[in-house]
Amino acid sequence: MAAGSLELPVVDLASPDLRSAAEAVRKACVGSGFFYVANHGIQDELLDAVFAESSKFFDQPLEQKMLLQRNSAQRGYTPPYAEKLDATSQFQGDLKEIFDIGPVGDADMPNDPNQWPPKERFPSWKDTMKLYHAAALAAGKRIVSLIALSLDLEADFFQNIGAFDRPSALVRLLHYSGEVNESDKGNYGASAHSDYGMITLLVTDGTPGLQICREKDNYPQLWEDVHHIEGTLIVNIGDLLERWTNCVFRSTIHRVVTVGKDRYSVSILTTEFRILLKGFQLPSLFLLKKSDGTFSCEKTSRINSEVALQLIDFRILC
Ligand SMILES: O=C(O)CCC(=O)C(=O)O
Ligand SMILES: [Fe+2]
Repeated sequence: MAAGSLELPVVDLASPDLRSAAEAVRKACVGSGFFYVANHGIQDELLDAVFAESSKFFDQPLEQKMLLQRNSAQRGYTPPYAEKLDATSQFQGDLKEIFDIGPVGDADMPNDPNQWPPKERFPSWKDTMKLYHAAALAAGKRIVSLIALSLDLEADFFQNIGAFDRPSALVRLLHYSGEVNESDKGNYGASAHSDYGMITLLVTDGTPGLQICREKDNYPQLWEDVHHIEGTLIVNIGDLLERWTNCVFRSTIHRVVTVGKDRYSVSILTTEFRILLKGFQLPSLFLLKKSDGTFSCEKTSRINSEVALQLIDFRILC
């Protein structure tokens, strides 16, 4: 159970040496599945504004927040205890409260499923979130290019196969209360889980709490603190990319422990950096290692027993 100390690589997005940066990404993705990104291009002022708007929203009484309760399109407010990321947790649910925001169009869309706090009291809320959504997505695309390079693919590989065509990445504002009831002793801000998308980009207010477990099948599990590094994003691999790479890249379980202090963070889950196969919520491509050592991409629709065998080989090879 004890938290160890972890050193994760810092990948510099402004590095002129993209090959070395990609190599660092590969090592991190094969190792812990987590790394930091510096020079990500998201302005400090924008991040400050996002955190200010976030705490202003969460500071409201519960009844006010519940007016924007998460809808069927998964946009809006989720109160404490409503989500339980670790189904085996003995508690009613996680302590965090959440606000989810999907892509925001340029014009005020008539069918925008997003929910917004009232303009009179939150005049700049929507514009701030809109700007952040775009900035985080732009950073995400650059990181995905590095990930492509790290797999010996062309930098624009994911773009060319259409992975960015409908990127409905979800910005998630999170608040972990500093006050924990006696009955919640041992409960988590966010219980153990892996993320389901391609990659997740995370910014925190610097308050500790995030931990990862690199070997989830080892008992007792070792949980290690992910330290805050000012000015960086924390990036982690999600289940989708783990599956695309046939488990070579790792979608590592993580959790947030309570530290007796309010904690705010913002994540963006790149859920739609994927190609959907006719309505199936399944990733539709896999990366295969060919006999000459290079990678190729296979659509699942073309997967037959021969390809499936190659997938198994790939897992063994790497
Ligand atoms: O708040 C954090 O540090 C982690 C959030 C997280 O794991 C998530 O949004 O999936
Ligand atoms: Fe997560």
